[in-house]
Amino acid sequence: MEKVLIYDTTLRDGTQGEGISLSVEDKLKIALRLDQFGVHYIEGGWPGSNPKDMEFFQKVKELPLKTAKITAFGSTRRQGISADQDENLQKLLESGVSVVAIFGKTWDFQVTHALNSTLEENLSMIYDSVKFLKSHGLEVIFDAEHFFDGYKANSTYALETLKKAEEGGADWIVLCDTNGGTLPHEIGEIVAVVKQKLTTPIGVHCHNDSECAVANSIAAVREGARQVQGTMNGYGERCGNANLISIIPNLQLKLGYSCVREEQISLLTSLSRYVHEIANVAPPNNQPFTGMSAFAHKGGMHVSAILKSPETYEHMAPERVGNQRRVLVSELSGQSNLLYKAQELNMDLDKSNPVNKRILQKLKKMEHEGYQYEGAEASFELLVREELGEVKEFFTLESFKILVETEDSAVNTMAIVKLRVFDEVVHAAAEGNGPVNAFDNALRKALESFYPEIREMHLSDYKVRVLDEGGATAAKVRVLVESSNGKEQWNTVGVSTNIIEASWQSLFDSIRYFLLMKNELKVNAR
Ligand SMILES: CC(=O)SCCNC(=O)CCNC(=O)[C@H](O)C(C)(C)COP(=O)(O)OP(=O)(O)OC[C@H]1O[C@@H](n2cnc3c(N)ncnc32)[C@H](O)[C@@H]1OP(=O)(O)O
Ligand SMILES: CC(=O)C(=O)O
Repeated sequence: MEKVLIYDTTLRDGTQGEGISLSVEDKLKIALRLDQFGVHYIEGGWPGSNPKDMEFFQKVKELPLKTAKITAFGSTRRQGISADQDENLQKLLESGVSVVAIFGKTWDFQVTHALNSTLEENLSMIYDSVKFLKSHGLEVIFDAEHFFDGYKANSTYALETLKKAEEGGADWIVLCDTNGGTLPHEIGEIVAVVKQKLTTPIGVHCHNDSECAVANSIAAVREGARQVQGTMNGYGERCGNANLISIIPNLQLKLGYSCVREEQISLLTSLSRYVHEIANVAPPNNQPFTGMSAFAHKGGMHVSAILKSPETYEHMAPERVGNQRRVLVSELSGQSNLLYKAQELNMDLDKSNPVNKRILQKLKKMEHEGYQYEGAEASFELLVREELGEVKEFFTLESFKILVETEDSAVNTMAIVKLRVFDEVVHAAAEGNGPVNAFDNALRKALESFYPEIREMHLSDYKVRVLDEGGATAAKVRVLVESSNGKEQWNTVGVSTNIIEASWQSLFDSIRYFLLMKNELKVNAR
């Protein structure tokens, strides 16, 4: 298996993405996980840019890293001065790393219009900077900024810049699609030419402005690049960098290159989600390979087929990247979705059961009214168990009243509920910091003496979605409630034109789901 080295720049180029900001502690945590995963290089930041990055380089020395080389980033020397006078290059030395990456201009237009320099001086800047860093015993990676655009504009000059880096002693020359506008066939053609001209190993660094960064990185590897730079989850400037979370399984599992140890690939999903968590980014469900929906099947036809053979609608087995197959239930479901779910829930349903049709009809009718069960699996389970006659009546709501009043500048809320439990009528009143909270508190108060276990559960999330926005304040709303008992979580749904009524439905489902599971069945996480 041919080796392709993985160079992660989440901690540098990733943080150039809008909304991504990592503390030193965050960076250290991510570096540790990247090392455990087996990436070869971790670009920690730009020491000449800010004190935080310099602090990272001091602290990272204390981490017990096993695989990765920590790399510091910077630019070629400023024009008109010698390399040893350049503050940025000095900071690279001060960072104490053994590998540095410096970027230099390779596009003539950038030299004249961004650097305001001459083509000759830029060549010297590249040569002098690489040579200077090499003379200090460092491994030097030359990031050829804007290389593909530069090559298209003036291939002779662009190649000359690479030659200067090679003459200076660069260990790697990394071709960058800085503006992210190049397409895969162009990348392939250009890398093939460069490969003929250089003896230095080549890498690639792509941005995602044309949504081609992953494809471009793969195209470069196929033409001989042996280092791929990218970021976790594709974070990065503008539209992001090449997403290593997609590149690694494509290269290793589909094209037979070796990027990380074989057994590490199944850690990909947990790594991706860990980095999202630290970066405080909600993981996109549709993220290839590692997203929640990457192997989620919704259409009835698809589910029918994957039950026969998963390859019918999966490009690979989800377990290979540490993800899992999911089946969703919705108005697009057929019997197969239902049977799959029933099996997951340990329910005794088979294809010949006439109740299946009734359940599906009810599901589709409810979804037509605005309910959505793919995010409310506890409500779905109740719907099925009700049709199977497995849900007993724990309590019924006779009436409720919500009072909201203002006193001075404070808004006070109280809920009064009347429930029937085992033929007893119970009244309870409770305050809350809003109508739903007060309602929830009153319900618990009324039920506690009958079902003391209810103290174990609490509301952990509450979401409202307006279904027909044209209806303005009279619109139908869908309420999704997430509940937890500290160990498990479950989700329920309610729909009404009245937000309190929709909230009641989802609270009602939440409580009776908990009681049902607690009393009759084992609690399952949903
Ligand atoms: C493609 C990339 O992603 S490269 C990485 C980009 N990342 C960043 O810029 C984040 C970190 N940057 C910083 O903290 C700051 O920009 C610093 C500290 C590096 C520099 O700050 P300043 O000295 O105030 O300069 P400023 O950012 O305004 O401008 C950059 C200067 O570098 C010069 N420059 C740009 N590229 C290069 C290069 N490859 N080699 C040498 N000089 C360069 C520019 O011409 C400009 O010089 P000028 O002011 O004489 O026109
Ligand atoms: C070096 C770099 O980050 C780029 O060219 O995009």
